Amino acid sequence: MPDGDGEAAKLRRALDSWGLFQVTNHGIEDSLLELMGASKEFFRQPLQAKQEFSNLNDGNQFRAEGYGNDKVRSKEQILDWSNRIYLKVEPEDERNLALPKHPNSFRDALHEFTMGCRRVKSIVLRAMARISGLDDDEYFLKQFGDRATVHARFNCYPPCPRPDLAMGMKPHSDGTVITVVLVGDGADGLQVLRDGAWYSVPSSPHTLLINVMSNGMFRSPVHRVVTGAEKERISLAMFYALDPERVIEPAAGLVDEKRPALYKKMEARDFLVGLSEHFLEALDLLTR
Ligand SMILES: O=C(O)CCC(=O)C(=O)O
Ligand SMILES: [Fe+2]
Repeated sequence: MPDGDGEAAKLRRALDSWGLFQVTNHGIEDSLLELMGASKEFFRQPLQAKQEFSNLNDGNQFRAEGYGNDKVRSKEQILDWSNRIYLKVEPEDERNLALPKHPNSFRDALHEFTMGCRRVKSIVLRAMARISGLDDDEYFLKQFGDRATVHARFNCYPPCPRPDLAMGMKPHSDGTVITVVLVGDGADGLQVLRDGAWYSVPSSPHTLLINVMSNGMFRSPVHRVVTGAEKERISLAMFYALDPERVIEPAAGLVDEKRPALYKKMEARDFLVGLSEHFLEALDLLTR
């Protein structure tokens, strides 16, 4: 955990170069293992049992939460080679109590893990405020607002007979302030885009960072997951987003004559809509 000048410099380098870094000794190993075990057990069930928790109402109306793939928007859309569960975990009073009931441990394990992860996220965001030169260590944490949302996405990528033809998760950047990703059983596959080339991220518990309030100082890395022929891969991403009604803008402490504001003021909700609508066009430009 970043503490002291040497660690702060390392954090800064990691964020400037890759936009992500690994965290070890985070103190939530037990709940992490338990939750990984519970999600593995969920995915191992027959399709019919998993579909009881489908993200398609009446078999066709898409909703964000539940078991299933992304919304299908066109016939040409290429689907990801994965199964997933997507759940809102915070605000706690909006947590969906129809959570997978099998295995029994799922609900408690998710709760324990959410609590531990919240602590890790706060430590990282305080360190980021410090290395940004902001006067207030709590600056980023305060931006979340009272009804900040946290979603959990459990991804299960089955072995793929033709990894050259399918993508586990298409290139994207997360529209969150920070995402914490955990990968089970040393399964590689996550890659990050830098200067037009894809680099593999070694698999162990790690964290992806995204920041929209730092006036371009920290940037959300574009990443994807490739498939593997041999091994199933399970990961869990915790997405920390702002209260959707919160107005976001570059931090005043990071804007001056030399660094004019790079972003407009807007509601967090509008930022997310814009990101999902324009991301693929922007990526096309980046990777052309
Ligand atoms: O599976 C992974 O390692 C990454 C998942 C991811 O990027 C996501 O769920 O947004
Ligand atoms: Fe992601």
